[in-house]
Amino acid sequence: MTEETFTSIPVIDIAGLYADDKAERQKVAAALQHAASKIGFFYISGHRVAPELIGNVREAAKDFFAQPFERKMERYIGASASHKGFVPEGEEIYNKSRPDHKEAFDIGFEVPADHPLVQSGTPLLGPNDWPEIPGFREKASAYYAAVFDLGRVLFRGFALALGLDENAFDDVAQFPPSKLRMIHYPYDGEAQDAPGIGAHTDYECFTILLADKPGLEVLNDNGEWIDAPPIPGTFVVNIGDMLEMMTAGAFVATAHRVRSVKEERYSFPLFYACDYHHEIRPLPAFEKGDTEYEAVKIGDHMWAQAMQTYSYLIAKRERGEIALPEDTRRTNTFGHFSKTGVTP
Ligand SMILES: O=C(O)CCC(=O)C(=O)O
Ligand SMILES: [Fe+2]
Repeated sequence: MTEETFTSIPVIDIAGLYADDKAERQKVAAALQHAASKIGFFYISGHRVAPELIGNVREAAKDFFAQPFERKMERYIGASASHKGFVPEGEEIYNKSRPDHKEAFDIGFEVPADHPLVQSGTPLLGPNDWPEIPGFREKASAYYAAVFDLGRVLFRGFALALGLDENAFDDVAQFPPSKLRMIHYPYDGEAQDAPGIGAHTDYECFTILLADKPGLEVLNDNGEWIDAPPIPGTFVVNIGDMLEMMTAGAFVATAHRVRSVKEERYSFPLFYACDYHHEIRPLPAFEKGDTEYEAVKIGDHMWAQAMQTYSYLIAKRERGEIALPEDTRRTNTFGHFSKTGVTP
């Protein structure tokens, strides 16, 4: 007999999170709690990100990817000091035999070069090296700021959902290694077999995603892939490894992938993290007293996962220039993978 599992992804109206009345906020929190623990994925409507910002970020991405390859490579992530910039097709490897068919531009939370965290060489942190495209920086930064603010609102909702003080997470993300990725899946009439992006869980607390075409698929407990096409006016939110860790598995970092699509597709995930040195461990209410979820600094987890998936970082490890932090988890050890028997 198969367990009861989800076959569709719910839409949660989060307008109540902005209400003065705590009962309204609590109602949304209850819906978040249900979706985060049963599914790990949901759409949100009723957010306050202006449509204009969304139009602008789409424009900025189109402008960037329309450039010649050599131009894009001037911002190659492998040449950046803090793991940001252009990610060409084939750079990221989730599954050795099936490389992803996509290119990306990775933008970080802007941390000035003279900030102590950057000065001390914290991985993943630093200023962005913006492309010289008129308006790009302004459009991308405005979208980043608005969606990051939405992340702060959602994190308050999650705090309530976890039975904590609403403001429990307010101070944990001052200069986080949170990325906004602009991902471009090029038009490809041929490719039937290449994944757009291989199956994985996200490494951070949660992700806020905007996509313009279908293709995203979410793994349920029966090992079935459930479609999560875009719904106008909404974002897709999914639980990442670190919220699964905080709840010792009560919230699930659900695995997902992007199937190969003929259509050109753009997507913009913002990965909401805490500050690099913030230690994540099961919250007292969820502690089970076993070793399944061992405390980890969120930044170390993110950096270690990147080191196992980016070709340029794998090459640096092979050359002995960098090494995995101690007690690194292998990729894909969170989420439903183990339950379903599905391999990434
Ligand atoms: O493109 C998408 O819809 C999903 C992208 C994704 O899962 C990721 O970048 O982690
Ligand atoms: Fe993802």
